[in-house]
Amino acid sequence: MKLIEKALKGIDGLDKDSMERAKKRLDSLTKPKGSLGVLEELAVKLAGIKKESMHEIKDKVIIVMAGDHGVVEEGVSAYPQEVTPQMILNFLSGGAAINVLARHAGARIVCVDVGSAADVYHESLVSKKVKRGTDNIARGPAMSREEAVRCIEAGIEVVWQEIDRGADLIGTGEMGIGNTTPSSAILAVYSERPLEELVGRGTGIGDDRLNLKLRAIKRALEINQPDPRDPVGVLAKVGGLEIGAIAGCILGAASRRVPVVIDGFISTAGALIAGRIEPRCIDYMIASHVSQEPGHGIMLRLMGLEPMIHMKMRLGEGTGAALAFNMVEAATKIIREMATFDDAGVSREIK
Ligand SMILES: O=C(O)c1ccc[n+]([C@@H]2O[C@H](COP(=O)([O-])O)[C@@H](O)[C@H]2O)c1
Ligand SMILES: Cc1cc2nc[nH]c2cc1C
Repeated sequence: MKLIEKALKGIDGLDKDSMERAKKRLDSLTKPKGSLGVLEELAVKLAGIKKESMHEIKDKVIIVMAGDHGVVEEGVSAYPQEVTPQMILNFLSGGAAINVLARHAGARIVCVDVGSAADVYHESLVSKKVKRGTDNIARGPAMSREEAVRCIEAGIEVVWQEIDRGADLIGTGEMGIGNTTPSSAILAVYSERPLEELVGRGTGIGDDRLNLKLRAIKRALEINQPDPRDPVGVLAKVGGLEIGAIAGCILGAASRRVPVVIDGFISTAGALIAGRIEPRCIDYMIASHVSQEPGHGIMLRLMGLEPMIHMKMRLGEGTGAALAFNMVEAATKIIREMATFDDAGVSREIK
């Protein structure tokens, strides 16, 4: 059986009994009912994912998927393409923002080359190269359907390997100069809103490049005619290699009942594809932050996800996910470590 089919077969709904038990336990703890807000919602969701109301997180991992984009030749980014391999090496030597925030969260990082245009060598780099960057979506499809499937399968393979090594909380991350362009194109396939509301300044482009970016996306949609009912086709036509791998990572995590914290705009484009392939995987997603990219909030709402953090960030790499790890872990500690009214001899609510 193909890896993708195997993953899809493994995705089941949340466990309602464990969620009920978690709710009961939270209501027995020394606090007014519901007073820890989203922390309590998280604890209940995690119980449903793990089929266990009091589980502990032991091994947090950020998976950074890297890929390049042929559409950069349209002038859509503020930075040159060589930044992608340069940043991969920066991740591997520990100097990028994600390294700092992952260390801060006590998480490890796995960096995967799914499609950088350049050859990158490092002993710690996971090489799953499907293609040396996508083709220019303003002129034709990003990749073939077969390549799109391979990206998704690369994501499944990597996340399953990490789960086998002990990972019990996954965060998505990415690096790819130009990747806000395919992310906006994917969003445009699924949103009725005008393109101007779905396209932002990415790495910080000015008005001239923003116009080139809008034109490139318009052309990409006209030429490729992506069909929203065919998410793998959408990925192949207007997507990205790392975006497909993120989708695979999410499907793979859901199939093993491991929660996956979604980072920013590009990660959420991957999540959108995953959620269209198998809607049940949305239950396994935790939205970390809302990016400054104007389309990000729209994307999250399309999946009914609410971000926890509003920090005006727009870096990607998994930085928002790493920050949110702290909150996810806090939720598991609340339910495990707080005293109950009975334990602490605290009087209950007046009936
Ligand atoms: O995650 C986000 O919300 C986000 C928003 C804007 C930019 N980025 C990062 O910036 C790069 C893409 O920006 P651009 O302008 O080259 O399309 C890519 O490496 C992303 O990781 C990330
Ligand atoms: C330096 C740099 C770091 C990044 N990290 C994610 N996207 C990025 C884009 C640039 C330009």
